[in-house]
Amino acid sequence: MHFTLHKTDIAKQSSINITGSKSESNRLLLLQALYPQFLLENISNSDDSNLMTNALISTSNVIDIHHAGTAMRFLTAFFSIQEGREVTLTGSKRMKERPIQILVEALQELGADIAYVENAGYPPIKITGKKITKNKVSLKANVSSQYISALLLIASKLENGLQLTLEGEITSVPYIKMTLSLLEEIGVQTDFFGNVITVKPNKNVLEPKTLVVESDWSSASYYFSLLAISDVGTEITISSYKENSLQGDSVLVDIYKHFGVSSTFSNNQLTLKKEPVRLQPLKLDLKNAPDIAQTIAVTCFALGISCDLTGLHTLKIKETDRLVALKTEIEKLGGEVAITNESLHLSPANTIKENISIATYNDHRMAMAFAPLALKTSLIIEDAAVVSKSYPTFWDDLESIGFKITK
Ligand SMILES: O=C(O)C1=C[C@@H](OP(=O)(O)O)[C@@H](O)[C@H](O)C1
Ligand SMILES: C=C(OP(=O)(O)O)C(=O)O
Repeated sequence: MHFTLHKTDIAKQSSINITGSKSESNRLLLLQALYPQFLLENISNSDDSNLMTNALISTSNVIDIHHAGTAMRFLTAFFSIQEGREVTLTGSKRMKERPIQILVEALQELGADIAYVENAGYPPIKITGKKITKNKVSLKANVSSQYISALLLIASKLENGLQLTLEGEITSVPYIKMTLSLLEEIGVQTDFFGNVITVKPNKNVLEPKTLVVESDWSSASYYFSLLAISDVGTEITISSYKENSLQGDSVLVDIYKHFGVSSTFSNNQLTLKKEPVRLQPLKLDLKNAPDIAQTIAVTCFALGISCDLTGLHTLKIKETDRLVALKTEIEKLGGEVAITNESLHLSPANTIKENISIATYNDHRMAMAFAPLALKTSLIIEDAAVVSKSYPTFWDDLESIGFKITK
């Protein structure tokens, strides 16, 4: 369904409660399946986390994880060690184009039994669960950190733990650190030194614990963008957020200072406020925070400033080729964008075309990143329901702060 967002202002002061991080949730759901003594709070209500929850309790031998990248990668590792179980993991048309070979080869080297069902290197894959006793493997670290997190999540259940050697430049490092922090939090011993990560096998009973998921920082990015575009003095409070987050996208606090957005933490609430600012062009390497690239590019476009974003080499294999999608949609609105395989240059724009229909390419972040433009012009967001991949209540939340949406 296409939604029309009418040009609007947002409330001067408002508050929103955002659901738990999908990245933390999908890790903790898998860890809970391995260690049922842990209780989880503020789990994400995203499609991707619901798919993860259902896959972990499914008794079927074919599991479809639709568009959920982390679920696909993490479950590949999980089912590799479910002895005696045979599962085919499949997904959406796009999931069948998202590479998984680096993870499959690492697991096979450790002794796992995995076969490709259609195209070599891509889902669907058929996994026959086995006991894994080997504990040393190397893998390329510059394509997706999800392969590394997948291996780390099962590592403490392997007979001899795991020693991973990461080859090449390491991408999306904060996501690897998030995995290690969550393992430490439940009592698993880990070490990350240079390009080697070690996880000790768990020989003890881990203490039962309730783990509270922090809210999703990638979802918060759309409010940073709204505030950057809004009038000086506009304030929004979002919860529940911590100053010391496990999520790399919390770098938004520093990045959005550039646009005059200040951040104040108090009692797990984060208040964003638009301050006066002299706008400058932006240059940024986003290899540690790829999911906020779309948000930032659209903020810059709305503000009429140029940006040079680099470190975007993973964007081509996400829900869609996000570099091409950004260029196509910003150019429909009258902007000028140049892309390479790993970078995006946006020229300063002085007008934004009205009533343009933005295609979303099955990518939740395309829909959400372009929504803040409604502070500048009316626009249409195609297939607006895509947001449910990570943030199902996104449109309701925008309406609650003053958005006028024809559904
Ligand atoms: O581990 C995770 O939870 C994620 C890692 C990142 O992927 P890459 O490592 O493939 O960049 C990120 O883009 C994705 O949304 C979530
Ligand atoms: C890339 C993303 O998710 P995934 O890789 O888990 O599909 C995302 O949420 O932006």
